[in-house]
Amino acid sequence: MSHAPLELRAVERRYKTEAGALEVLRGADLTLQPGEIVALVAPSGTGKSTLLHVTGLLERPDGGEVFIEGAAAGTLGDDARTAIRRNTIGFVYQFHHLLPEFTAEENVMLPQLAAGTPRAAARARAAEILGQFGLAARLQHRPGKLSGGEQQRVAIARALANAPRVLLADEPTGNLDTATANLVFDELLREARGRGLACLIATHNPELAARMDRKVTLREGRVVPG
Ligand SMILES: Nc1ncnc2c1ncn2[C@@H]1O[C@H](COP(=O)(O)OP(=O)(O)OP(=O)(O)O)[C@@H](O)[C@H]1O
Repeated sequence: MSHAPLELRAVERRYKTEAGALEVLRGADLTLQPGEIVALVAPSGTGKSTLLHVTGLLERPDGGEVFIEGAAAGTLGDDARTAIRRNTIGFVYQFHHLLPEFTAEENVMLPQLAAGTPRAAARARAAEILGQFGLAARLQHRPGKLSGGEQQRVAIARALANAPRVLLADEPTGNLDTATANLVFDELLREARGRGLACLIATHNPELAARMDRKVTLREGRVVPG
């Protein structure tokens, strides 16, 4: 039996604050099927980033579990979570977070090198993915020499570099003007669908959300249909 690429079961996450514990996730359940693209649309401060960070194995849940392709992953130790994250999860942030001293090509090579891919293969794959985003002529440019849309395309290419099964994104086009955001989002959806990736994409933009397969929101720390 094949497993869902991503499943959250009864995930809890709380933060200590001066006013006491802040219960952000209170039993969040969510299952993404292969190729399913889900919009996470919820008011500011309700826990979208927290949910993405726990789902992306960046933070450990305080209760419940995150399963990646059927295997319990969220509550493993830091090194094990890092290894799973590197090989199975791609993450795109609102701001590109590219390394400024490296070229576009090198930025897409880096996660592959970290995962043990030989340099020549990593370079070839970086060029291939960047080409899919129309950046074949920009491989040797540093981020500072790229437009905002190009920077974000490189960031998406980097997220796809290790052929993840799950793509997580936090307002991936939120820093772009409307026209550029639409173009970049089209390419993101096209590449995600082409690869059959399960995606969870947080956005405040209802038009972008409407183009995904379904919408969820957060209510009192739980994931509910949006
Ligand atoms: N490390 C932390 N320590 C303490 N509180 C935190 C921490 N991270 C987040 N919070 C709090 O948890 C709540 C949820 O934050 P989170 O960033 O997940 O919300 P969000 O829905 O992503 O918001 P936004 O849309 O504004 O980015 C907020 O009240 C926030 O202040």
